[in-house]
Amino acid sequence: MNAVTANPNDVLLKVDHLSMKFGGLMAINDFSFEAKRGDITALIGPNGAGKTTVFNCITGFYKPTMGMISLHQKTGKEYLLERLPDFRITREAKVARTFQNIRLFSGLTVLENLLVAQHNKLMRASGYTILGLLGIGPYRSEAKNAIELARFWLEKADLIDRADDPAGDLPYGAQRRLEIARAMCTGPELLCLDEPAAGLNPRESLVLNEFLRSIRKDTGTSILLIEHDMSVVMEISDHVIVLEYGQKIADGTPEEVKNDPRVIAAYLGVEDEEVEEVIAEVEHLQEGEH
Ligand SMILES: Nc1ncnc2c1ncn2[C@@H]1O[C@H](COP(=O)(O)OP(=O)(O)OP(=O)(O)O)[C@@H](O)[C@H]1O
Repeated sequence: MNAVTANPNDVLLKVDHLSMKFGGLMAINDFSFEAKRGDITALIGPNGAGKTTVFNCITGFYKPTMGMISLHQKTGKEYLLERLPDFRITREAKVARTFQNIRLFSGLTVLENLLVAQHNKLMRASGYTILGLLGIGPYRSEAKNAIELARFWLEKADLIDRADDPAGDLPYGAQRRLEIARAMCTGPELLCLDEPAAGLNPRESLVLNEFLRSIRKDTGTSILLIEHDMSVVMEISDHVIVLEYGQKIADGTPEEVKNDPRVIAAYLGVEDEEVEEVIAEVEHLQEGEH
């Protein structure tokens, strides 16, 4: 197993000996990994391996049974996420997420969905008063900034032409990009995406890949994603971690992980003693392709 050890200054997220128990089920068992600042890190593994549970611990939906999750912001501030309520993880630690099932306001327009994401910022600018909302004080300029930011992300997500359409009318792939754009409007340091390519056709997957690459390149935002679509994982990730039955079985570059016998065995669901056989078969098939 190739552990990725980064310079401590480059580490954005550190998950240390994380365990999560549901009754008698150990869904996550002593799991540790690091995600580097500016990287796209993928968390993969067979169904039920514990990926979403890890996400839920990072984003505060679950409180882990054991372990530490620390987030180190660019400013040098450090947050222990397992101790924070979810709203503070979003607001202060600056972790944004999307879900396996799309959660947009489908009756609101595409633009409105991005403005709702900036609601907290706008309310603070209003001073929580009617006069503030009517444009006395910083609210007006903040509202203008919010629209500009929304337009910026609509352009990047290739949705600007649909700005005034109800979000529910968008094709599925476009709804996925809108969710990501909405998360980006909160200015996250870490963007957590739970199966962003689920249900996308190959063309939509390519557009998604481009969008995620441009987020990393243009904003430096770090991305942690759970994904089953290997064409997305292998194409865009800098670092891949593989979970099986709540435990880490591989950690490395996409290339390293792809050729790791334990990963091949986990995905094919074979017993340990059959792993060598599987690898020989995979190698044979690869030779045949060349
Ligand atoms: N709230 C919960 N209560 C009880 N068991 C749970 C809960 N959440 C998850 N589990 C169990 O924990 C294990 C890991 O589930 P999890 O959803 O994290 O896996 P996953 O890797 O995300 O799976 P998939 O790829 O199918 O989404 C499963 O056995 C699941 O049934």
